[in-house]
Amino acid sequence: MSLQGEEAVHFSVVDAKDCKQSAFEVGDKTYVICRSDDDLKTSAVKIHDKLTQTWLSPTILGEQPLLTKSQSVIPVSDEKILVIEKGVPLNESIWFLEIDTPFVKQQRKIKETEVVSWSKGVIGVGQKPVVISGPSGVGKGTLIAKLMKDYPSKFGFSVSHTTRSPREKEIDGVHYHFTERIKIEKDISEGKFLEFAHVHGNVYGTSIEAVESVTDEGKRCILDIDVQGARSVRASSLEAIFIFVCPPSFEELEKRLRARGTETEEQIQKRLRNAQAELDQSNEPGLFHHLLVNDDLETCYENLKKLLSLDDDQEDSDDFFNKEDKETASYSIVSKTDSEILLQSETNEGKNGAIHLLALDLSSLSGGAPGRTRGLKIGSVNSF
Ligand SMILES: Nc1nc2c(ncn2[C@@H]2O[C@H](COP(=O)(O)OP(=O)(O)O)[C@@H](O)[C@H]2O)c(=O)[nH]1
Ligand SMILES: Nc1ncnc2c1ncn2[C@@H]1O[C@H](COP(=O)(O)OP(=O)(O)O)[C@@H](O)[C@H]1O
Repeated sequence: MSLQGEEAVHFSVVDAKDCKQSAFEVGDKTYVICRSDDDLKTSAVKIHDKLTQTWLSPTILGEQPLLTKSQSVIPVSDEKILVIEKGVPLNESIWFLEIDTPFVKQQRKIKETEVVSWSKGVIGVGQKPVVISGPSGVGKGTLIAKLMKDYPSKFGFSVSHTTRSPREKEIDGVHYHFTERIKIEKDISEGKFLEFAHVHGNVYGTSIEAVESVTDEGKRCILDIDVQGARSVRASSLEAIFIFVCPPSFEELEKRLRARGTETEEQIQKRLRNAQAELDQSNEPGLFHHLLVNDDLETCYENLKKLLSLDDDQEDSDDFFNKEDKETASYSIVSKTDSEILLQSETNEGKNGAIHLLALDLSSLSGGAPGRTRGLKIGSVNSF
């Protein structure tokens, strides 16, 4: 079989005194992933700039791979490097080290230092998350609760973090992760949040983990966030459906807020002031895909269900991992074309001693740090 396209980069796994490392070059820089022998789980990334002949220790963002004894590495573009960890199930083994993606560029600006970020590769695309916004008291929580009750295996709720105090019936970790301002601000600065906003005097935010843990379970993620949050998600790498829920009238909104009985008069006044600003933004071009009026609850719920099933998202049809065993595997990168990487199994067990080749199709990647890189397609090439 002939190998097409670029040659695979020859990286080396060097047994240095106290670390193993893989080195690879992109442009004028050499990136070195270094692991300590004492603590395999800890990775460090060092960057050597050939022009200035200096070594940099970048800030490493994102969930880090469970580093194993060795890995196979190849740059897939100027923006990211594919890392295949060996000795773990294949679906745990695919990672991207982002070195110059839009997220990394943005974080580099914010932090005024060199930044790289890990992003886990996920087979298939999953279904787009659903962002639901609307003024306080319009009925977002009521609609979402109905959806979750009727379709518990289809939808999962993104549990936000907030600095506001829990209401009487709210459970920590279920309705919100109730947290301290200092803690959430630290996590935000470490890049752990997809978005955050100051709403009604408190900080609210969606952690990357809140969304990804739902998607990893194979469920469609529902986010209940304010308009500022929706705007941030719109600008992020997360592709979602954006729905704004409107009240039939301002008077009815006020009535519902008061009838709920969870806020003081001062808090109600603040929420009503913010409601007007949120309603004003709901028609902004390019922000929300759908507006739903919540007049009669059942009618609104039926319309919401219609919207979600009318959405032309495809179910994740890639059932490769249902066919393949999920046992530990060690794959090496053997070649790369513009959109495809060939992987060769180093462990022949279970495959009748044959060399097993897999094609990893990178042509429709989506997302990426600070979440997961989705859209990987994988299939057997042949065994010989
Ligand atoms: N940006 C953002 N807004 C959130 C988040 N979680 C909740 N919110 C919004 O914060 C606002 C206040 O929520 P909450 O205190 O539960 O009050 P409620 O809307 O009156 O039930 C609502 O508009 C929510 O949509 C989040 O993670 N990010
Ligand atoms: N269509 C509706 N008609 C009348 N009351 C409603 C309707 N939808 C929700 N409510 C009530 O309005 C109040 C606010 O709803 P909630 O779901 O808490 O709003 P949000 O999450 O948008 O702040 C609740 O007491 C809820 O039972």
